[in-house]
Amino acid sequence: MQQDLIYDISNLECQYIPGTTVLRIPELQIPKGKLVFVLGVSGIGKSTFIETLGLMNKTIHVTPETSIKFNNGNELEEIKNIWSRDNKALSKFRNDHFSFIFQNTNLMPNFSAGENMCISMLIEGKELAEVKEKVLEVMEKLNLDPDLYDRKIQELSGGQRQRLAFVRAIIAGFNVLFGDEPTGNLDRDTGHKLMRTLKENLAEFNRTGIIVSHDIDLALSFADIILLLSKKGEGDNVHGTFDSQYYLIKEDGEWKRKDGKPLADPLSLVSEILTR
Ligand SMILES: Nc1ncnc2c1ncn2[C@@H]1O[C@H](COP(=O)(O)OP(=O)(O)OP(=O)(O)O)[C@@H](O)[C@H]1O
Repeated sequence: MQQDLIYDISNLECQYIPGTTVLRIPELQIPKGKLVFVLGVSGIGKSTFIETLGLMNKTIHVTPETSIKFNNGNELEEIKNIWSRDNKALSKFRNDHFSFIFQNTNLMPNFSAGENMCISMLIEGKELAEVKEKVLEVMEKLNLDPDLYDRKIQELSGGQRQRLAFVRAIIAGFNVLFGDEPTGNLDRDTGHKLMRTLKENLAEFNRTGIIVSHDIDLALSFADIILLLSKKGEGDNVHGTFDSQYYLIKEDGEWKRKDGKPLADPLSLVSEILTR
């Protein structure tokens, strides 16, 4: 049976400076409901990739040949058409479909943790008691003391802030959650707890997670799909690219390539790409 796609991408070419391509992806399909990790060396274009898919960064230009189709309900909709909407419509589209977690948590320092986590849901018209209950439930899963709910953000550690940013992202309604190094400030055990909580959430609502990370152990432990970005070109023409041989899928606990060939040693392959 054909899998539902959340993204169907062809001829993606991203540029910050016109004529200078930093990322080129000839073809890529991302199925719905999976946890996808994007790995690659520093500067290869991982953030550019998720910022393009999440309509986050207006300084990224895509070439006219680029096609990114997003599954909006039952229809695949061309993302470029959404970019051309006014800012209000664009924000609404983002809020309706996407959730984001960055290493820089974007929490408001003078507000309490609770206010930070609940505000967007309250603006959407949800009841405080209902939102607070959800927040406390996720906080417990991440070993966050419920007393932190009333604490000011500036009184919290980096790791506590990162977990709270995750709580805020996950309690929102979304189709795709994008994370840029979402476990960067956390110890291994807490990072794993966060990923387990995310996976449960994605499975419950058939949502998709797209996570940029340098953490191979985390990716091999939790991802359903790993996309390895690699380098192409010489001199001024160096850019990140994606080749379908570096599309890795975990099925029944075993890593395979996209064509179904088993991958005996995924760790070596990923490590090799990340040291090239
Ligand atoms: N605003 C910008 N203007 C011009 N070039 C940019 C801009 N932002 C990023 N780049 C360039 O685009 C390329 C890809 O950057 P990107 O941040 O996507 O890489 P990354 O893989 O996420 O890196 P890292 O792992 O270090 O965060 C890099 O060569 C970077 O220098």
